[in-house]
Amino acid sequence: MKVVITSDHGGVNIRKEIASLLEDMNIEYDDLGCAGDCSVDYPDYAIPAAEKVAQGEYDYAILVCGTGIGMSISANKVKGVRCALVHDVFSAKMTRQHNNANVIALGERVIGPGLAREIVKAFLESDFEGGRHANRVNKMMAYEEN
Ligand SMILES: O=C(CO)[C@H](O)[C@H](O)[C@H](O)COP(=O)(O)O
Repeated sequence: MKVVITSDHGGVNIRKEIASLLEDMNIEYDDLGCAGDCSVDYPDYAIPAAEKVAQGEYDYAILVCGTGIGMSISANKVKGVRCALVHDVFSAKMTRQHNNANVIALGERVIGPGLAREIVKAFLESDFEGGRHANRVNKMMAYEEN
């Protein structure tokens, strides 16, 4: 499994926490920044990371900003990306199992580092269930083709 992580200035601390979690889990990852020493624009970070997932360079992207909202809206503009804004462990599992999400967004001004770690762990350890959920995901992806 290969993961890419990124954040704007509002998500640097949680991004660093996620990097440490991925190291603990022995998961290969790349960190696309930002440096965190100045104000940046979340689309400049969300879109390149989401494109790398859509192109198959990474299996998953984890995006962090102040609320996770700007990152998730930006990532969902990229064809092939299913990004979920997640702030609880149950939703993190469900968005893999039911939505086959390949990107999640978190908000550092919404949750703390401990919960962020649990959310990312749950997301990465859950699998898509297929079946009836595949029909629904396929309908979303077919719409995107039009
Ligand atoms: O996209 C967001 C809000 O929906 C993120 O929380 C950003 O990190 C936030 O807008 C950045 O705000 P700032 O006042 O420029 O730090």
